[in-house]
Amino acid sequence: MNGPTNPQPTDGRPTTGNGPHVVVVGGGIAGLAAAHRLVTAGARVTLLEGDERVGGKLLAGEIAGAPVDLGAESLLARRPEAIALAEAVGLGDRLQAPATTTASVWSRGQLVPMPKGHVMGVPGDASAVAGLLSDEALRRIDRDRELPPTDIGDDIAIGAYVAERMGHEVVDRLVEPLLGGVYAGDAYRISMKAAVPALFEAARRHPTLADAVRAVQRAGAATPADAAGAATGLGGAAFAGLRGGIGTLPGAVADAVRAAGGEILTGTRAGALLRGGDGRWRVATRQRVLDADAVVLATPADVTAGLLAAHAPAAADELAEIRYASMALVTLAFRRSDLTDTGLPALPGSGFLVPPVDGHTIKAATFSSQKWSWVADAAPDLLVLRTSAGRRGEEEQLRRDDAHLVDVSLKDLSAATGLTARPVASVVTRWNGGLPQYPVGHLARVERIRAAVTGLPALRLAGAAYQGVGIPACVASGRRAADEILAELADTPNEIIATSRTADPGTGHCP
Ligand SMILES: CC1=C(CCC(=O)O)c2cc3nc(cc4[nH]c(cc5[nH]c(cc1n2)c(C)c5CCC(=O)O)c(CCC(=O)O)c4C)C(CCC(=O)O)=C3C
Repeated sequence: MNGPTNPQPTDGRPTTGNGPHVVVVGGGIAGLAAAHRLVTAGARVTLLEGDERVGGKLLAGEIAGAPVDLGAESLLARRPEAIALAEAVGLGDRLQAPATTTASVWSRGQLVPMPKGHVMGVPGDASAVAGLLSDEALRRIDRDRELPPTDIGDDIAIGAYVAERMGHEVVDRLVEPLLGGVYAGDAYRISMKAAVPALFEAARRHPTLADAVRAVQRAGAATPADAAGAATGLGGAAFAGLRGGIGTLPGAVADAVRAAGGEILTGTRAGALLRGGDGRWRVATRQRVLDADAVVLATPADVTAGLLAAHAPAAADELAEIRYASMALVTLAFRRSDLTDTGLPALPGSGFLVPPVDGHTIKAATFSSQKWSWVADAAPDLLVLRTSAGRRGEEEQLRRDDAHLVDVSLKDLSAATGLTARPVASVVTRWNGGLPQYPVGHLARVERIRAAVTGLPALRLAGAAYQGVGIPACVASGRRAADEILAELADTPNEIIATSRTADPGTGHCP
């Protein structure tokens, strides 16, 4: 290193690095992942977060004095990106596989074991879902073999397609509840191409849906799908949590970014994105204007639309069309001694999903104390559970107050499991506009958005609105945005950038 060669950047703030200055807007896990990658590669980074805390939908909290996640509580370990980020920021030894991998579907009043042999709820043959569906529905699944191939075109609603091939019951009782967890959405509108891309591709090549499912299953078995999990001592688990909560990941990434010289400004909304006469970006906040060689917008689609309106109106219009669903999480703590008094409830596995056709309010329940040993270890005298409510288009329940959401959760939990004890504490966390919806045609829209911003220099988009709502997908989107910006800046014969990049020791001079 040549030392602090560029002590006075145009925005006048102190800096420790001398690379190009990149402003990341949005401190959810995608923006944080972008900032981490950029700062590690030698860029100077300023991350702006409008809220008073970073983390977005990852939030660690407490119930009855015990640590819990109040946002996302699990991440997919089959994909490497989130695991790698956790390890890079020193949390590798806190990764934990779920203590149980069985779950249930609360269907027709019974907790039925969640079938195993399916791809996002679509079975490879009827026997895989025998316990869950009616005999008539099982026979209907086999009609898939006799039907002529379906033309799925460029995209198709997963619910409509699966119902056509295998009947609506498999959609209503398995596909819908699974997608209801992932997207809080409606299977009859959700894009198969965006939500289950491997199945979409297989369905184009195979004559029947069951053939496509089995092809996806074979491909999964042939590749070391759980390599990321296996390599971290997670024992090949498909999902992972973090001791202390997935919600501790954003703070750890933020700390790592700061330790590497990056700046993280919370409570600082990016009000406007401007271009200076020199072609550089300027990001205006209420407090100051930041000059930037490059910008990552890791914000929700409506915020991104507002920031881009003057620069890429076509992108802004498309972004404004992306819809979000809201959900609420109700976390409940029960004293274990109260449970024995009222008769032990049946709480098999990690939790259950709820098919919307049965008309209940909750859409899932997670038995946190059973799913995560870190939760059980931190509060051995408590049973911690959580329920979720809210689906796109069915948000009236969410307008009710917290006490109502707690009451309906207790009522549904009691009906499903026999749990009748009163909780000693409850916490309601509302995620308004939390989950972007991927309707049919979503990926084509994303392509149009990307095409509309490619004309803009050194600007990239990241976050859940585009190509995956899960944590690994968000981390990947941030990392990809950062890598593309680093590559673009490296190629740009720009004075400012060329002189402020980490100096090559061979050049022997400081700008
Ligand atoms: C964003 C997201 C992904 C995508 C991840 C990514 O792509 O990165 C995903 C994937 C999946 N989720 C799955 C299963 C379940 N999801 C549940 C519950 C929930 N998921 C949610 C979100 C997501 N879910 C949410 C907001 C809930 C509500 C309750 C809560 O937040 O507390 C529950 C019930 C509770 C429990 O048993 O824990 C089950 C059984 C399986 C299938 C596993 C198999 O095939 O065996 C898969 C692939």
